Amino acid sequence: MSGRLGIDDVSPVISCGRDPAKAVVGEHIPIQATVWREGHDAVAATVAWRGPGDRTTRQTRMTPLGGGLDDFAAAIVPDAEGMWTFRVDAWSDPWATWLHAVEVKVAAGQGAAELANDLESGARLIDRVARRPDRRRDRELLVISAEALRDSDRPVAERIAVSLSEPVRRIMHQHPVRELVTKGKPQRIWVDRERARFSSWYEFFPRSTGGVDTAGEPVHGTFATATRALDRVAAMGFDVVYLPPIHPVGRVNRKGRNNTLTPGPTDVGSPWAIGAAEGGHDAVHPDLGTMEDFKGFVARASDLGMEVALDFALQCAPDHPWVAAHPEWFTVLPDGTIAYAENPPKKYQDIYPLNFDNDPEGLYAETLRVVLHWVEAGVRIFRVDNPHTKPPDFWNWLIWKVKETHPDVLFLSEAFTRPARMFGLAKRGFTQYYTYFTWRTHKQEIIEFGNELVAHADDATPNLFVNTPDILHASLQHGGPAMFAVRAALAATLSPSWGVYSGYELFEHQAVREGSEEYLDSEKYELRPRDFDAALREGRSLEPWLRRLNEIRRARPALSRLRTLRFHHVDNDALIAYSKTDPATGDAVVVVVNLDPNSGQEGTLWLDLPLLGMDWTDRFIGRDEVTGETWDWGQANFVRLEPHRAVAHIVAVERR
Ligand SMILES: O=P(O)(O)O[C@H]1O[C@H](CO)[C@@H](O[C@H]2O[C@H](CO)[C@@H](O)[C@H](O)[C@H]2O)[C@H](O)[C@H]1O
Repeated sequence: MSGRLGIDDVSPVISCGRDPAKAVVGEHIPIQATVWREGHDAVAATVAWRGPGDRTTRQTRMTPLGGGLDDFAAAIVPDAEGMWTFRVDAWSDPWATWLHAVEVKVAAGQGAAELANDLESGARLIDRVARRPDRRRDRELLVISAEALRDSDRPVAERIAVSLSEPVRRIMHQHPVRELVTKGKPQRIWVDRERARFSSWYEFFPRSTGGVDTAGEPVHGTFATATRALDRVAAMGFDVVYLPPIHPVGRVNRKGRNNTLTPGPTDVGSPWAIGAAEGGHDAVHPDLGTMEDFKGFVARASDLGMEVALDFALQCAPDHPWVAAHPEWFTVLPDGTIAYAENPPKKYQDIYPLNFDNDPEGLYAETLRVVLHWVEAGVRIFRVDNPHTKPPDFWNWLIWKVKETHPDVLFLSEAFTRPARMFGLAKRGFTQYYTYFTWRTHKQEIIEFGNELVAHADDATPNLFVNTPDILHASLQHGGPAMFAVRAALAATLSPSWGVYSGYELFEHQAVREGSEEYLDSEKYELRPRDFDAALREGRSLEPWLRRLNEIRRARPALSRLRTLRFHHVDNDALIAYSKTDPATGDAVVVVVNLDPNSGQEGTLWLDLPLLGMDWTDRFIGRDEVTGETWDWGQANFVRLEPHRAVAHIVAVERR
């Protein structure tokens, strides 16, 4: 059965309802549907929705979007974490049908005789509402209205006047007579805590925080030295500290500096080569300290208002304990060896990939145990390495299994891969996903990229990292310090979640070789102590800009939103402009970024004012959160950005 009335194209619905859509507490989630019926009678629609603890269903009437179409929309705002359900119900709206008929017939000059049935029908509809026990307050007015419709001694205009009045229309709209109610299919929305959407990540290697010895040689850092590094990170306004794997590093096939296969005796190896005699995924590297030290690190981060995100890299160094204990978890080649992992053209000779098909039960149980082990240690966020090299149904199982008992655990997918996999993993359960941001540098590319993020807002939250230990984009290698500021401004304002890998604030830009995105002397293979304080003192640091960006993000609720990102026209391709609004607070922000790090650029910014909740002719005060300047702005505005002064305007819209 397809239902008495038509309900089509409901959104958000992910993969035909197989996976829940995603949102966060307090987010305005747009619900849309096409609702229709035969003939000329009016239809209406309601969203029936309920949260995990609700005993009753909430009802939100949908608004027709007009334009001669049959599309309806409403926003629902979940107020608790967990699985929510919603349904679009369609119904025939006899009151709207009646209003339209009467207005049209009266306008056409029809008199009391022709309108007799209409007037009585209207009175009966009003009676039905007036009789409801919960309408006692409105009863007197409704009775007067119905009596007038039936009063054949009065002219038609007088008989319908009360019924067409604003108060009666309002009552009849808010407490409608619903006929032919057709219930839609229930759909699911998983609602996370707010950090799932709004987060500022800082990635650093704890082992690089040990400083140098008297001979200037790097000293292996510990959780104690890493804990001391947290104040600086917190001062920059980050709220998630992401650590690459902290487990014992394999010795077999260990990699040397600059990704060489000939390590020296003191080389520390890649932390993603997990596992050695000291333990595997549930152990901490002895040089970093103990589990208690790690918990102390997590506690200090929490005191500073930050959460720790741990890397979850499902792969093993050849000397990982799993390799001997569970050979069935690996793919053995005909010659008896195990093939190392690859992400072509990258070769990971120091790790074995896992095979999820030989003993799914055993491997699934062990991976779940490992995740819960870290959850017990206070970790609530996991950055998952290379998830696209593991089966999607595994992630779907693991993520929702963890959320059964720990709904606040969040997962970031590091799937720099084809869109089907990137978004497919997001749909299967990942909270956040890494994006193509680093490779989108030109205006049109960024616009298309931004629109794509919005289109996938129901799948998961994009996390725009400006760099990673694997990705030093050419624009940063050659763009100079201003380019670092530009890219940070874009990442911090385009998406509600963004990330920075340590060293960015020092403008580290040397690639291992021309044409490569790998850092020279990459921290993936060696200790990289950095003197952030000296750089700050000497004015060689981007820290003040990163701090300011995070401050502005916190001050402007619009920047915590994703769905409302919209681009505006600037008549200069070096300037890009976009806005965001927050439906909850009414906050609106306009961002203009100069993509050219080398020269001042100017142009006319044409604002689509209705997108900002204004009329085309309205004017407003624009207060630049970057410079503190204020301007009288309207639809067309002159903008000029000098990179040495400011690479971006982040303009708070203050309505007059
Ligand atoms: O393959 P991706 O580009 O998604 O990169 C991620 O996974 C890699 C494998 O875990 C990881 O690579 C690093 O660790 C490997 C194992 O020790 C090592 O062989 C690689 O040389 C090293 O880059 C990468 O860092 C991670 O982001």
